[in-house]
Amino acid sequence: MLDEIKQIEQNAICLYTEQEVEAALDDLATVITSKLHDQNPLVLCVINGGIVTTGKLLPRLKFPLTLDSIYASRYCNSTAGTDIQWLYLPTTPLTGRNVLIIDDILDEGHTLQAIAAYCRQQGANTVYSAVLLDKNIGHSKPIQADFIGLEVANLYLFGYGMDYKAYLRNAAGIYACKEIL
Ligand SMILES: O=P(O)(O)OC[C@H]1O[C@H](OP(=O)(O)OP(=O)(O)O)[C@H](O)[C@@H]1O
Ligand SMILES: Nc1nc2[nH]cnc2c(=O)[nH]1
Repeated sequence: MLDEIKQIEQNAICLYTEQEVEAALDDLATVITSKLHDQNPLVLCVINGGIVTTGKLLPRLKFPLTLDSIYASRYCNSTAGTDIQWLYLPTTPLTGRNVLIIDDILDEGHTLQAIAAYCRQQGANTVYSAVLLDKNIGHSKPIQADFIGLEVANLYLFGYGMDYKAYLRNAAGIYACKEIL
């Protein structure tokens, strides 16, 4: 397995360097702050992929907020999406809260759509979403994110929280797999 991971990493194409992603996170935080600074939001980190984006955004958001997580996985450490598995639900009551969902990537949009629907069903007052990346998939999505860091091409990506077969979430940059083994 580790040989395969090494090969993927060696052949990958860097789409955004660490420096470029950090600059995009600065901009994303500025836009989120201007919109939500007086909303006392409940931030929902979409684990696993959203952990890095959430962890890097939080210290940039210098206003009152609380944090919880939600684990809805559609890819389950593989490179193709199927049905959503609900693996962890927030323990914080969502009733009346202004929720900000944070995830790494909006791809087909099914995960974000399902999480936003869940939040509304739980009585959230408003539901916002922020993604580090919005993938250009060439057709419409069931949901748009309110806050977007960077646009990316329609390729399978890893880094900044995104995995290749559960590995490479720790890669410091946004990389596209040249081939999927
Ligand atoms: O827009 P979609 O096509 O629904 O895909 C986006 C979702 O896919 C990834 O999660 P994944 O299911 O791989 O789980 P993970 O967070 O554990 O990596 C990513 O973190 C998003 O949550
Ligand atoms: N790791 C990873 N997860 C995804 N989930 C949806 N699209 C992607 C992607 O390109 N890479």
